Amino acid sequence: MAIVLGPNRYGKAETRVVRVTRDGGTHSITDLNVSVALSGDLADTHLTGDNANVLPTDTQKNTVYAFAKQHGIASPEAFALLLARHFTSSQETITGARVEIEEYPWNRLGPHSFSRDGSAVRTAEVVVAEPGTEVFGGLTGLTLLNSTDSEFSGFIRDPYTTLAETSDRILATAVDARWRFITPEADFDAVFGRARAAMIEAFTGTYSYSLQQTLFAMGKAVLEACPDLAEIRLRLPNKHHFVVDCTPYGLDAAPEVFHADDRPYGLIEGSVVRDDVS
Ligand SMILES: O=c1[nH]c(=O)c2[nH]c(=O)[nH]c2[nH]1
Repeated sequence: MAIVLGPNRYGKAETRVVRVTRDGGTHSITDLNVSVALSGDLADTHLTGDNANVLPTDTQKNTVYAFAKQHGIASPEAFALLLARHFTSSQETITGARVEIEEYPWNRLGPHSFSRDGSAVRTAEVVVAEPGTEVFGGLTGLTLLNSTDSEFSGFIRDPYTTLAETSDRILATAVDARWRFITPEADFDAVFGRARAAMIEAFTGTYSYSLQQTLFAMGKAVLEACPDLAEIRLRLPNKHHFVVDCTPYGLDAAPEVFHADDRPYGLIEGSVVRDDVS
């Protein structure tokens, strides 16, 4: 029996970079959290401590800042592509790169003033590896709620089932979505806008008999709106809202007050794919 080194990668995680672009007195900002992970001919550093093949994580962080300055940030996907291609093409020992980016949204208050937007965080991931380059876009934390048009009934009842069937409930979730581009060439910003709008429209427009049904409707709407996408993966926490019984206080039973429960929560996950794309 031999003990050997398995798959490995290394990089600088969570470099926070804020890029200011000045157009006269009007400024724009892009606020990113960039994580780089590189792989390649890295056995020596693990087995003997010989670092001749290692591009320091400190250099990776500096490259993020330098590229933000030199090239600007067209979109999180484009910036991730730029970095991943740079690391794999400039260093012989580095053959794979994964760059993950979160973009935090800001709202404009004035020519050079902004307020942090609490809504969804945009995400991007680029993987450059032997078989080719893959680009993923997405978002996380898009919190949506329908106060009606949601039912849940007809489910399995076993000896442990206590859940009552309901023909009218609150349906709420915080969307975590990740979509895969068919090729690395696309209008990433346009796809982001269309995908986000399609998810919101499908969530609000679907009369829902389960969050699973809503998940499929949302994924299908995104693929219909975005021909550049091969696949979308969705993670939808079911943010339960339980009716508070106010009758002990001498009040009527109409369901108007809810307890927004924190945990546990149902977690509905699924992907929706185009069946003619690999
Ligand atoms: O939309 C739902 N799907 C479920 O699978 C489920 N399970 C549950 O308890 N409530 C719900 N709601």
